[in-house]
Amino acid sequence: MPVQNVDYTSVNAAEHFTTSLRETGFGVLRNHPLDMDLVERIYEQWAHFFSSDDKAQWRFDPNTQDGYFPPDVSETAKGSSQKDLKEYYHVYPWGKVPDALEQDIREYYRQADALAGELLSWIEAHTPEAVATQYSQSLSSMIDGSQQTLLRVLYYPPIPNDAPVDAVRAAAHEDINLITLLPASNEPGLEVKGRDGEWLPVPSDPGQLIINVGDMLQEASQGHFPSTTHRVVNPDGASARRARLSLPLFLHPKPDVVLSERYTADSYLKERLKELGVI
Ligand SMILES: O=C(O)CCC(=O)C(=O)O
Ligand SMILES: [Fe+2]
Repeated sequence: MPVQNVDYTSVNAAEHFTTSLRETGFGVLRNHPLDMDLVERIYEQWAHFFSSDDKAQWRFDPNTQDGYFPPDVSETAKGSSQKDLKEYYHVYPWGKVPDALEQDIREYYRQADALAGELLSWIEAHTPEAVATQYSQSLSSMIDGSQQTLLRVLYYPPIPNDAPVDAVRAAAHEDINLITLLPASNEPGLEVKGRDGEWLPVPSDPGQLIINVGDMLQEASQGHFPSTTHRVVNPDGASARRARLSLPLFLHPKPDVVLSERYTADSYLKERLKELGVI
């Protein structure tokens, strides 16, 4: 089954959306309530931020992980030998944000976090009973009031001339968190790995919202919902000279939330961040 494009307002939306997550790890929503003019404005504002020298003053704090991550410290995906061709800014509810950018980014955070709570209730309602009884608490309550949910403003610069041949915008990886909400980017490039191992572009017209399953939901659902490998490929031709922005919201449970017999949200996150080399 390909990634399903679901009308958020349709009567069967919750069921179709959850089936898509179960079968592909991804789902796409149209007619959702997020303000996409706000997202456009955020892309414009942050393109300026990433193009200015001020960004160096907002460098991330290694203990708290909020702030600006320059290209030379950005992630190396698990199993990859090259750093991704990206830089980014981590926004947390309690974290630092430049004054001029604060209002819009916090408003987007609020909207997307609220929608995520609803989508987690959809997922829970369509989880088979045998799996759902294993959830330690309702999925939406896992993130309710969480201070760990991370909004990442990603900036992929035009492909540098001296980029290593095997470096890509985002090497193949899985997300660590419960689910990720990702509004359509200003440029294509996102691909998802299908069950047969082939790479498929994620269909994403302007205004649509992409949702994917992360490792924590896979863990909590004992594999019922697959955390699917995805990547962002380098463009050819004229688009290689354009920057790409994206705005994933990574939904993280409160630290004490029990994911499974093996892990709490906190122990799981620490293990993964160590693998990524960022703590
Ligand atoms: O930029 C994108 O479209 C996806 C980014 C992503 O997968 C990530 O940051 O985990
Ligand atoms: Fe990702």
